[in-house]
Amino acid sequence: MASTSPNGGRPAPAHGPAAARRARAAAVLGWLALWQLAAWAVGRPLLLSGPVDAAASLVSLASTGAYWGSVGLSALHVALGFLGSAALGCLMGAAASRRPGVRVALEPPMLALKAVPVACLVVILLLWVGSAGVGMACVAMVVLPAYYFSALEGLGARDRTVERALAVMGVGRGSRLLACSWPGLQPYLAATSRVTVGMAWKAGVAAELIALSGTTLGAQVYQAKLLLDTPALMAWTVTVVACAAVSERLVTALVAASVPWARRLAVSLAVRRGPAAREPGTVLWARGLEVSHGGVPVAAPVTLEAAPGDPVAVVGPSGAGKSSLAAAWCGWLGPSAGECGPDAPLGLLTQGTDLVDGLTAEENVALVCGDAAEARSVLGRLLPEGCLGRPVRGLSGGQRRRVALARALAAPAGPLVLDEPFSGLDAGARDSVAAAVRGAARTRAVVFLVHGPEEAARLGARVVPLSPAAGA
Ligand SMILES: Nc1ncnc2c1ncn2[C@@H]1O[C@H](COP(=O)(O)OP(=O)(O)OP(=O)(O)O)[C@@H](O)[C@H]1O
Repeated sequence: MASTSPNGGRPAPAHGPAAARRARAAAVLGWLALWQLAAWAVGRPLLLSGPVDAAASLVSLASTGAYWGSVGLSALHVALGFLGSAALGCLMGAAASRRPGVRVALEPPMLALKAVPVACLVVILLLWVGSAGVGMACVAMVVLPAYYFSALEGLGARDRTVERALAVMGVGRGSRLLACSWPGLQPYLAATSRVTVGMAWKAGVAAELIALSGTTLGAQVYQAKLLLDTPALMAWTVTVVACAAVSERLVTALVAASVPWARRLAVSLAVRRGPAAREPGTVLWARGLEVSHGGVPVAAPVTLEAAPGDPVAVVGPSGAGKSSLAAAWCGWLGPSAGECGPDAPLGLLTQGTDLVDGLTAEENVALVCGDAAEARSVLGRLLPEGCLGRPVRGLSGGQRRRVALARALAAPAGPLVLDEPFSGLDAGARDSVAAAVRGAARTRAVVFLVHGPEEAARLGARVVPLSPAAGA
């Protein structure tokens, strides 16, 4: 008889979120049981009160307004110190990653802050800001270097491929930051937050305790110690741990949620700003242009001029140096001889598909062209309607490539540099791509980089062969 269970009668997997929750709850119960056994074994509640006594004390404390007042005041100190300092640390890390001088100047104080003991920090801060502000100031000092180093490392290690393609196409720094830098930084900030939130609570409450500031959690812990009220001491400690756990969840959820939000904001900003006016008649040119890797020229010098209505195809076999020439037009690879231009934004298709993964096809194009209707119209000529609203990470390689081509065609820049526009496409897609780029080449300067003359002919472009470098 056929099984009616959703998984066809197979036993439910022993892992998964529900099983993980059960395992976590069992671990907590196990440790609580161990704590209670230890308390019974010690037999002196003054030295070690068990979880049952601590829970009873916690229930009685939590029924008072003073308890919630202390929790609220300490939470305010930690939140203000943490958020202000985390934001400042990120900004300082960003400045240091852009300017080596800033990095050198900031290194000594950041290393000192990282290593200074909390007790010494509290005593110094007590002198500077008084007992009321010491918790917040101490949290800020502990959090600052963590986010500074996290931002510095994250920004240094991120993949810049998409960002630099967007920069070539004229996308502003703010939109690039929101669409690319922030998502690239997110894993670093998430890991830092997981460690730092707990540290912030520890440092903040320790500072309040030493400074005896107001009716804060730290001051309450001190009071319980004075009264030798061990169950209350445990109850306040449990409160701090719970606050740290809840805050950590909140902060990591915020950091994760900020990524899609930042990407969408980048698109909204681009659309609100609207499309930039296209410079008519700009030509793409190269005069004796030679590019080299490690001092070795990749091809013979190239001289060409592509004007609107007169597209040029640079033709050469694999490894001839076509992508290196494209990199020179983009400004990523300085010429070893000659020059090229214009020094202005370009519509660019590289060999990779440098798309913003978390955005849909339509949003990727709108981010560059600043016009949602234009984005839909250009994409509609190259892709089925159903692909337009899908995140590009869910599209096939050929579909992604056509999104990248649509983005180049929709870019407000006049000239177009298209590296292997037919790569990875089937016959039908090739026809629609050829039609779209031939249409664009009527009014814009276009350089195609292709393998063979038949591709050049299909695009209606004049052929400029790429010769090997002298002595190669
Ligand atoms: N970053 C780099 N460092 C060193 N050498 C490089 C680098 N990039 C490319 N090259 C070398 O430069 C030469 C030209 O490479 P390029 O990618 O420009 O050729 P291509 O004509 O675009 O090739 P394909 O058609 O296969 O994409 C190759 O010999 C390659 O090994």
